[in-house]
Amino acid sequence: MTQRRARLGVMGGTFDPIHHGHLVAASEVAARFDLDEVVFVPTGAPSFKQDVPVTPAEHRYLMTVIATASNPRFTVSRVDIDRPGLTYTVDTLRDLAADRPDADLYFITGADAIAQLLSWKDSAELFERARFVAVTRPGHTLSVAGLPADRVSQWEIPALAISSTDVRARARDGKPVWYLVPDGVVQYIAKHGLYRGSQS
Ligand SMILES: Nc1ncnc2c1ncn2[C@@H]1O[C@H](COP(=O)(O)OP(=O)(O)OP(=O)(O)O)[C@@H](O)[C@H]1O
Ligand SMILES: O=C(O)c1ccc[n+]([C@@H]2O[C@H](COP(=O)([O-])O)[C@@H](O)[C@H]2O)c1
Repeated sequence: MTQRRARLGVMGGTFDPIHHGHLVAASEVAARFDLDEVVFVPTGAPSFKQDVPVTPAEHRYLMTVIATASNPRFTVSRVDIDRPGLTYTVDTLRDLAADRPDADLYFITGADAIAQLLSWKDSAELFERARFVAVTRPGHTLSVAGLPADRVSQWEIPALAISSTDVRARARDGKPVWYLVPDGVVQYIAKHGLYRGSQS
């Protein structure tokens, strides 16, 4: 009997901060595609956010660890935050493939990101290295025109109209962020005074 190859979900994001929209997306895709594990990969220096302030990577990494700790199938990788220079997904997938040659990779991303996939660095290599799963995101229409149909899937998830931008704005304005992000992340934000002076 041939053994089924491991299936590794890859959830890349700035996670500034991680919120329940990210966690629901990962959980739903894991169930639909029978993934053995989902690795969350906080970006180091996002190439497309060079003109906006991003919280230091260690804070974003630790919040991601706290948010995923209770799920035995969720893990967190430092590959993007430990690699010098700008973060590109092709490097993420190369590093993860070297670490996990036994696994097929499923990159999980939102409807807003999928529309831009062809403009990502080395996009042809991206489709060789991973399948892409585009999850619906409130307010964004899925546009998969021009993408390889055998490597890109869509999956509808329960709409959670949460964004990191909104969480940062609420924290800055002294509004509650309970239940938008995991409890431990609420406490981490308060303990470290994150987003107080943010421009969101
Ligand atoms: N509520 C949500 N539902 C589904 N997918 C989401 C949701 N929020 C974010 N995503 C997806 O998760 C991935 C990582 O998102 P990211 O860390 O940039 O969070 P964000 O909420 O989009 O942040 P920001 O508001 O700062 O741009 C992206 O592909 C994004 O589309
Ligand atoms: O590789 C690229 O060129 C590229 C361009 C834009 C976004 N990405 C990746 O898409 C993921 C989601 O990005 P974001 O901005 O929604 O947090 C994250 O893992 C980024 O590294 C990657």
